[in-house]
Amino acid sequence: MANKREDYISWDEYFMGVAKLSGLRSKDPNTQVGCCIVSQDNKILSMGYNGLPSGCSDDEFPWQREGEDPLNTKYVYTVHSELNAILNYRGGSLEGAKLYVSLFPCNECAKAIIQSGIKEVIYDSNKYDGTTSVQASMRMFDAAGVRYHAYHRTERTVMIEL
Ligand SMILES: O=c1ccn([C@H]2C[C@H](O)[C@@H](COP(=O)(O)O)O2)c(=O)[nH]1
Ligand SMILES: [Zn+2]
Repeated sequence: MANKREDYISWDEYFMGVAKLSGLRSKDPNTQVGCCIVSQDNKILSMGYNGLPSGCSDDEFPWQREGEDPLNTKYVYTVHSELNAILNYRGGSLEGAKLYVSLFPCNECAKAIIQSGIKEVIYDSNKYDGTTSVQASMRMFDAAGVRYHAYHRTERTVMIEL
């Protein structure tokens, strides 16, 4: 009898891969963020990526990062991937769930993550580490008992990099 295949991907590689795949739907020219929310028994509950609210056309709203007038930048309009994943969830409670995300959550997403009952965050990039937003996220996560850690890349992970 043949033995089982050994080079299957880990749960973390699987869920971070799903999160990153979701991020490929993002229209943001600079930063594509993808998110996947998973139950404690490893069932995918929801996914999301950073984008405009329904009804707001990707071709009629700004994608610029800079502008004299904030209304001419993307920041005031984009729904963050974590909030989209939380809002996309049509089930009951997200209590005790874990959230995989390609970029460390901003302070606004940290609030939504905490209030939804999510208890663990696994993130890939933390390119804004040290900013006020990320410091605030970490302070709130620590106070609220939400655990967070970086996704552990391996040489194989790079091979399946999306
Ligand atoms: O927690 C977060 C923080 C940011 N995002 C999204 C929002 C924007 O579309 C980009 C950030 O753009 P930059 O050009 O890197 O400033 O990422 C998110 O989804 N979740
Ligand atoms: Zn955010």
